[in-house]
Amino acid sequence: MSSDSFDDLQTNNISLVPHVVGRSKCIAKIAFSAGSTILSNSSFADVLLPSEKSHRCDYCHHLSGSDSLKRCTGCASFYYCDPTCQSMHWKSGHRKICGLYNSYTSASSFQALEEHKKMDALLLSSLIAHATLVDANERNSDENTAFLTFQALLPGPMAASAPPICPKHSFPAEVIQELYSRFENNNFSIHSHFKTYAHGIFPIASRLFNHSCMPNAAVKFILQVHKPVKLEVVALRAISKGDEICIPYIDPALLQTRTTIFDLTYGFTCCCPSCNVVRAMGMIPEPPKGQVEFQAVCKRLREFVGVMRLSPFSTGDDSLFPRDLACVLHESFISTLSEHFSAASHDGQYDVAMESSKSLSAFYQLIYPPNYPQIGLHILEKAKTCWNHLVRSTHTMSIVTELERSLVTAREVFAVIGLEGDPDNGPVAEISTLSDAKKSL
Ligand SMILES: C[S@@+](CC[C@H](N)C(=O)[O-])C[C@H]1O[C@@H](n2cnc3c(N)ncnc32)[C@H](O)[C@@H]1O
Repeated sequence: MSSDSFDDLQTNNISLVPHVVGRSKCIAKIAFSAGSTILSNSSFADVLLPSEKSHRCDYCHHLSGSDSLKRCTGCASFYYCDPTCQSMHWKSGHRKICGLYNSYTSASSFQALEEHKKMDALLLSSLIAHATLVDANERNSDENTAFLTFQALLPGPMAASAPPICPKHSFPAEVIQELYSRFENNNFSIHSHFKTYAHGIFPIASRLFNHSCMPNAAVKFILQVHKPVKLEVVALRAISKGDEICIPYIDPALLQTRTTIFDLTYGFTCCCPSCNVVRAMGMIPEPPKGQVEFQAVCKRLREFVGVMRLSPFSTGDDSLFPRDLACVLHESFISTLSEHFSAASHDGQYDVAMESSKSLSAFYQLIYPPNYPQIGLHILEKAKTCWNHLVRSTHTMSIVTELERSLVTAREVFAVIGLEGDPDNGPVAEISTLSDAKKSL
């Protein structure tokens, strides 16, 4: 029942070629400049996190007050901007779910599931509801390609059994199980302003892009009223013709646990330059517990990153990474540093927060590729700390300069990845607000 044609996935700009262990990889057929959109792919099926339900339209994900969204008159459990979104959702599968949804979600078989498994169950239900429309010959050819591509994806290494699903369907149980076996290692967290609000299935993107912890591309999501959410793959830096295009499957900052996640959830061993360096470090020592010693490590990290020309995590050359900094790769280092930063910002100790912030920036510069969104998000936090420092505490030219520099750098990062998700209150809007406020200093 599945088909896997490379030809369907070829475009003028990218192609699939065999990969030694990961079946295939996506190669650039042309040069891409930083910020170029490499692929744009509409969602095949998606489901909002429970916390977002009734705040977003279930079809286009537009964020709205529950007062302004209209409830489905059938199940009263789905919310829409207006009749257009309701009708589109109905046609894309809700009609297969609507009448059964409330008894399905209140059944003990559903209620007994863990939260993440409930999300899987709802997403699998949405996938099957959409897919059953093929029988009625109602799916267009793009959707047909997307569904066939999903069936031809590599299964994950774990054989968890499929949860109960909502719609009535004619798929044999083994097909449902096969579809579910693609969930863990192929589905996407959908985010707005880089914060997850839904899960979704984007088969073509799944089929094309392998993972790297030092990726040259990243995923963002575009929301448009009356349309399903769109996934875009954006070049984070210039990509040459012939280069493999990779995205991050998980946050590369999970320096220690990521190997286990790749192994258990995705079934591969990552051989990216960043993993080569981490592996070469062997057993990662814990960072020192004492304040003075911890601060000394932070200072040493800032000095190293300040003079490094290219991160060893980009080149994979572990000989360039000082062994006495190995403890910064311990996951407790970044969590401790983030806690220091948040606590100091919260307590109004802005000079202390600024120091932690500079160390965090150095860490991100080391482990993330240039223009990675988390770098921009942190630099924006740093700019906010500078602002608070200026208006509530000390007003010095050096802080004004740091604020200006942070705003310029954050703007540069988001100029590459571009806007994502909800139109309001995102990082780019916050940068503009701070830039305007700065003029009043
Ligand atoms: C989303 S799919 C990517 C497309 C996949 N290459 C294919 O041919 O269908 C994820 C699967 O691809 C393989 N994969 C992804 N990144 C890899 C990497 N860096 N090294 C080896 N295998 C990888 C793993 O089998 C993983 O479970």
